[in-house]
Amino acid sequence: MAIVLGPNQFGKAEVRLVHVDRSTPVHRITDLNVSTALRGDFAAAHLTGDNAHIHTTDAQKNTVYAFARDGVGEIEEFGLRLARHFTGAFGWITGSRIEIEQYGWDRIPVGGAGHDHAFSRAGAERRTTVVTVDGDDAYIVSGLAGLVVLKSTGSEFWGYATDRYTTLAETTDRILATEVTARWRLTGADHDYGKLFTSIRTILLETFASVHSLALQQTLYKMSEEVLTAHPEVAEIRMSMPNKHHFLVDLEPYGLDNPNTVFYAADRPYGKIEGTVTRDDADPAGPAWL
Ligand SMILES: O=c1[nH]c(=O)c2[nH]c(=O)[nH]c2[nH]1
Repeated sequence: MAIVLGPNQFGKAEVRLVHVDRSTPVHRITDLNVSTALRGDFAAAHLTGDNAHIHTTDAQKNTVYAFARDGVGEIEEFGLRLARHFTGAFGWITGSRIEIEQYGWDRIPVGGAGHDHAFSRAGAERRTTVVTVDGDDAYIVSGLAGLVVLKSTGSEFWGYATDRYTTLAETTDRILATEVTARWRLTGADHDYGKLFTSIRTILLETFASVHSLALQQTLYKMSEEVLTAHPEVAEIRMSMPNKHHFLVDLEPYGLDNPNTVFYAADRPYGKIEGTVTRDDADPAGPAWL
């Protein structure tokens, strides 16, 4: 029997970077959370503590800040710059993975117009990307997280399998609420990333709103299908949509009816609905999801 070192990587997690573009009096903020990871021959460090191949996580963090000096651009482009740099930095580094979350900031409205240099955080939603470079090949999975949506009607849930533990009442009119995490794998690495993000986000929202839902699973599939139909450059989309349950409160003890208006918004447990929708002729994913 032999004990062997398996896949390994190391990097700096959650480098918080804010770039202020001051090139005009109307400043622009880019607020990022960047995580790096290097792949390659790091066996000696693991097996004997020989650090000669270690490109320190501290230097990786410094590189993230240095590369932001002249602007960041779209997060996918920033990720590609970093990943390609790290992969070529030393001969034994064969690949790297850059994960970026971007937080949105809105201009504070003052006197009816957005302020030049005062902002309010746009909420919990993040734009995301994971850029993986493996030798000369680049793989990009972009997405969004923390997009909380709710519809107050247009959702039913009935016809499910039952057993002795099933107590859930069937409904033809319920609240449907979820927090969307969507990740889409792109074919190639040369896209108008900002435009693509805006378009996919709009499709996800419009489809959530307009589909008459018979199950969150059906809504998830339809949202994914619409993205794939509109965007040939998207090979595959993975969605996670927790069912944020809204339970009708029993008001009878207080002598009141409840005509589908008063709900208890439970935070846990929640239904965890996840799915992948893909083209059957999509390019192989390679290490895109690793
Ligand atoms: O849309 C739903 N899908 C389910 O799988 C499920 N399960 C459940 O209890 N409620 C719901 N709602």
